[in-house]
Amino acid sequence: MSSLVVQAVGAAADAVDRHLTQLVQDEVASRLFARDATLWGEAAESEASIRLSWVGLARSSRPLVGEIAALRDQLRLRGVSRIVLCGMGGSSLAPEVICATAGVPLVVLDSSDPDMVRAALEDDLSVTAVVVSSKSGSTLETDSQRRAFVQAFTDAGIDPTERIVVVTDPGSPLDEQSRADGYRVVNADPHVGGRYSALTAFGLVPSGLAGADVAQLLDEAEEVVDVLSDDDRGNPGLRLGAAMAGTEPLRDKLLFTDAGSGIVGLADWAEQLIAESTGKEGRGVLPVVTPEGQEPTQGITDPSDCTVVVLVPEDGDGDGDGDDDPLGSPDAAPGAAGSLVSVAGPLGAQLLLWEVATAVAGRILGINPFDQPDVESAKQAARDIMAAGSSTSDEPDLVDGAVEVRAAGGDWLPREADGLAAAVEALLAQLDPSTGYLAVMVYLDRVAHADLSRWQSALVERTGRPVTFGWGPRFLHSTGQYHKGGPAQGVYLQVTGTPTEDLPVPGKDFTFGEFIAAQAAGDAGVLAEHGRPVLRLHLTDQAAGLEQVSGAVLG
Ligand SMILES: O=P(O)(O)OC[C@H]1O[C@](O)(CO)[C@@H](O)[C@@H]1O
Repeated sequence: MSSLVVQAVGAAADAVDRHLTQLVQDEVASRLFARDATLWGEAAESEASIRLSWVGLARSSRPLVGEIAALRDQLRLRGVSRIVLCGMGGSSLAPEVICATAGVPLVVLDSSDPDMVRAALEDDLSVTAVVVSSKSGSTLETDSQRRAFVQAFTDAGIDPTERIVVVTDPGSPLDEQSRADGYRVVNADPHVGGRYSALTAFGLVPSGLAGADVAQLLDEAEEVVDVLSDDDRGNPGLRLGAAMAGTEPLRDKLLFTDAGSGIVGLADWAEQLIAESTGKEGRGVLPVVTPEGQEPTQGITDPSDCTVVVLVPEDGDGDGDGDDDPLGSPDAAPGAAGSLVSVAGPLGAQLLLWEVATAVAGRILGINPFDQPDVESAKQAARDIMAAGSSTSDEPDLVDGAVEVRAAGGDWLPREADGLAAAVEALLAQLDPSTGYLAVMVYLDRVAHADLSRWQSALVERTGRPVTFGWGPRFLHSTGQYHKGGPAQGVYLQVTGTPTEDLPVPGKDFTFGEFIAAQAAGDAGVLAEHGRPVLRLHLTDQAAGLEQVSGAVLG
């Protein structure tokens, strides 16, 4: 019996019934594992033909296990006990969940916020090793973080080539430069896209160096290859993909909640996989990560566009007797949303399961799950802003205390709006009551300001609609694609701040503060070009401004 259990109820169960026969008849599962690039139509074929090696990683990644163990021993002999990972999106989200679940410490630096970068640099460098991960080898955040660490090690009298390990695709600019400079480089499988790379060197190297058992992870994945590649109605990957994308009418918000799965942060990893894979051409499903302790539909007035995704323990209620209902209750109802799917299984198995389900969802939605066409537009806008040398030169629509208020994406801010509270109110009034969602996008130090995520539930209560909470620039590599490429349903609340103390990017003519400001302005610009309402709140004094914004948000 498979360690994976996927159960659907209500509209999600109807979706499974509706699509399973066809998926089995079309031999989608076996063709996927045979790397058939024609599964997503002609337009997707060329990209898919170079992106399907993830189906075989449970076996092909085995040689990495020994290599990682040897490297770990070497670093330990040099006194290393702290691992920092520099990388964005697919290059950091999997190690984050793997290490958190294994209970081993890993510092994930996926930000260009100067305060957050400085905090990572200032901790004990004498015991630190850094993994710099970038598939393309050209992601500006990762390159800037790498430069900062090279400089910091050098300043501390530590040879950076002894402490920095690079993970990248063969032949990337980072690969070539790092080898030339004498760094240790581990190449990843180039035929796997970033968000499908959990079981490549991107997921395994930082996790293994931090102390997670990566061999077990591969074992768990390998154990479910047979069931996931089987053209059978019981295939959990087909069932989950159908539940995610096959509801009619499409319930395009997936409200993730964890009911004691024991896997820490899986939804944050799945969020990128699903949002970046499906949110394009005006279609897609939006993952919404429910804050801990909150019911997923609580506060949502009309959840008829939502499916609840419950991550449950392998054993249902976790009491170890092996015979529980995985939905957590013997007579599990579909929940307030009328559509629910529950998922159980060990982490390694679930990584592969969600990848299969997302690929299946892509086929059902009729999109290419392997590209991210709208991410580049925000990157380009940020580059243009930096080249022009300024990011927030546009005049604010109004200033309220320590908060500059700018409205973009239409003429929705009334002229009589005289303060922050009125501007927030005006933005929220743009939400469609039955299909809309609010995205909160905070470009601040996500460790120091972790408590701001409480805004999410307050805003659900206030608006009656699903709310996503993303830290910039991290979310740009995740839900960022969906916000720009998915259905035009979102309204956006962006928060930026003047850094307490800026930090130069070594060897570049810009600072981290200028960089993150350009990223925020670039993303807002692209959203506005798509006609989406964006309220930009810039804190000229972070502490005072945050107090004001909290007041306006919490009402
Ligand atoms: O590993 P890279 O090439 O630095 O990219 C990081 C992330 O940026 C994206 O390419 C685009 O956001 C993601 O798909 C990817 O995971």
